[in-house]
Amino acid sequence: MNRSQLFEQIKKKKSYLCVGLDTDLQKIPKHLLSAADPVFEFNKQIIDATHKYTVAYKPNIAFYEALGPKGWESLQKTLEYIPKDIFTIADAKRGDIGNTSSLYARAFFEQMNFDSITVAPYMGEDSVKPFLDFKNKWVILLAHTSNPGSSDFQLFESNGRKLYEEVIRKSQQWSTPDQLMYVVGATQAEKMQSIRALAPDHFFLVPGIGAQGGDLEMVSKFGMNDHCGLLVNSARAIIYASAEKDFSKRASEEAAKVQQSMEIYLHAFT
Ligand SMILES: O=c1ccn([C@@H]2O[C@H](COP(=O)(O)O)[C@@H](O)[C@H]2O)c(=O)[nH]1
Repeated sequence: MNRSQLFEQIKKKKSYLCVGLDTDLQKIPKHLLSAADPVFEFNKQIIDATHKYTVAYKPNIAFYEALGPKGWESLQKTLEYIPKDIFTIADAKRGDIGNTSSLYARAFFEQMNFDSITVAPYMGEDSVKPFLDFKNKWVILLAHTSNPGSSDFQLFESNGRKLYEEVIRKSQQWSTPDQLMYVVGATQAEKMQSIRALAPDHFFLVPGIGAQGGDLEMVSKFGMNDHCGLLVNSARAIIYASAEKDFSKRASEEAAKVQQSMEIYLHAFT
């Protein structure tokens, strides 16, 4: 999916919600555990319940690889079940020396056909480039993350620039806003305006609303650009809204609530 197709979906659905499919066998409703593939069964019902409010799904790969081969199978089935007009993100946070990165890229773009993957910038250009060699796919580079430890290294300052600012500045030499996005945590909302100034045209993947307490209004007010430019992720607050038989209905209600707020913030486009 290219940038204008993504923006069209945002306008059509009046939403820039990305639902995180962080499916944990310890948290899903007990009655699903007897299914042949409980992870897929849960994801299927969550997708059915939320897809009309959602422009992207982001399975965090850790939840699947922790289950071994069966987890990879559940992930593949989930990916195939996601409607084709919805953007898919492999939240894998990969990145290694070039020839290894190119195999990560093949795994997620060829074997699994994700639209995008999250990549750690720490090893530099040659670790990111192999992902960018896939022309119709996206790289989502970690810039300023949502977790408390994001201040340990990302705020390190040299030559008047913080490390995350340098990641955004330097990486713009490697690709364009048609193929590169940045992860900016919703918990960094007070910096959203200055981060947007560094990358006016790029999409930001913004995790951290819901369970992590990030502020959707602030993110939207200071993060939006002229083609929305935001994919705001929520996982636990939506998919685990209930652990009972009504889980998909409750997930649908939570996704609808977020979408309704987004519709207001998107008023300039609709
Ligand atoms: O900075 C980051 C980068 C990635 N994540 C991931 O997003 C989801 C958030 O889940 P919630 O349940 O909505 O908190 C999860 O997969 C994280 O690994 C992030 O939170 N922050």
